[in-house]
Amino acid sequence: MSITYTFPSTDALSSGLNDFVAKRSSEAIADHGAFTVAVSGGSLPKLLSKELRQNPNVDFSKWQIFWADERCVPLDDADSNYRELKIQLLDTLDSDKQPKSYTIGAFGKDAEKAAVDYEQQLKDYFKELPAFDLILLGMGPDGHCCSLFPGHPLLNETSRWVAPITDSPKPPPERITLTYPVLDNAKAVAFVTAGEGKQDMLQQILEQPQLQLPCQRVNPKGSVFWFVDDAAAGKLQKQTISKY
Ligand SMILES: O=C(O)[C@H](O)[C@@H](O)[C@H](O)[C@H](O)COP(=O)(O)O
Repeated sequence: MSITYTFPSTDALSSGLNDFVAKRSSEAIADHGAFTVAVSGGSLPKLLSKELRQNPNVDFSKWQIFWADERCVPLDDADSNYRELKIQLLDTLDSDKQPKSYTIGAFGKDAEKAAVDYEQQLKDYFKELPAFDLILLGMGPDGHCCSLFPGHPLLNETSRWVAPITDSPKPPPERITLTYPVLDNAKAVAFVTAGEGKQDMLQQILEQPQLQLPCQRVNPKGSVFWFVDDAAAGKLQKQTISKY
């Protein structure tokens, strides 16, 4: 069961997401002293950070930031998801408020080594199958999430927590990605998508479950939320959407 919240603009979406993430963060920190979150790339870091970075009620120093996927490029490369979140969020926080953010290490373009290294970082922190407090995902125009693409063998990966991909249809081709065992063990997953260009795919994802697209195959133990703007929600039936 998923809940879809629509917002009149991307600014309103960022505001709603700020409120939602801040609440999940406070609850997690109160419960176990940390907020573990996995972040996607693309438009998500900017939509996530626009208001959140100024939220005085968020204790970022208790955040453990991992990646839903990352491109196998240097950390200062324009394609790096880490670099994007660093610009949008990390660099805007005071030095005493810095979260712990994990990176894919020094393996650059070696996707297999980067996947092994990153999975070890997850094991070192979680000790067992990760149960993220929140995983933040985008929705690709083909219905992909993380770097899990339609028809790709990685959709059937059930043992590795992190897998390499070297033929991503979305450039760059070399990436690492969380797999469904981790996504489905999350306490909550929130998809964030905006723009008229996503209308058709969002309608398919939310109202045509038989398609079994990658976004539809994310079935966490916890809840699935969709944060979308009205432009992306243009083809959804009224009963599909809720007001935040
Ligand atoms: O590293 C990546 O490329 C992302 O994690 C990817 O899964 C992204 O979330 C979708 O492609 C949606 O991207 P947009 O929101 O920019 O359309």
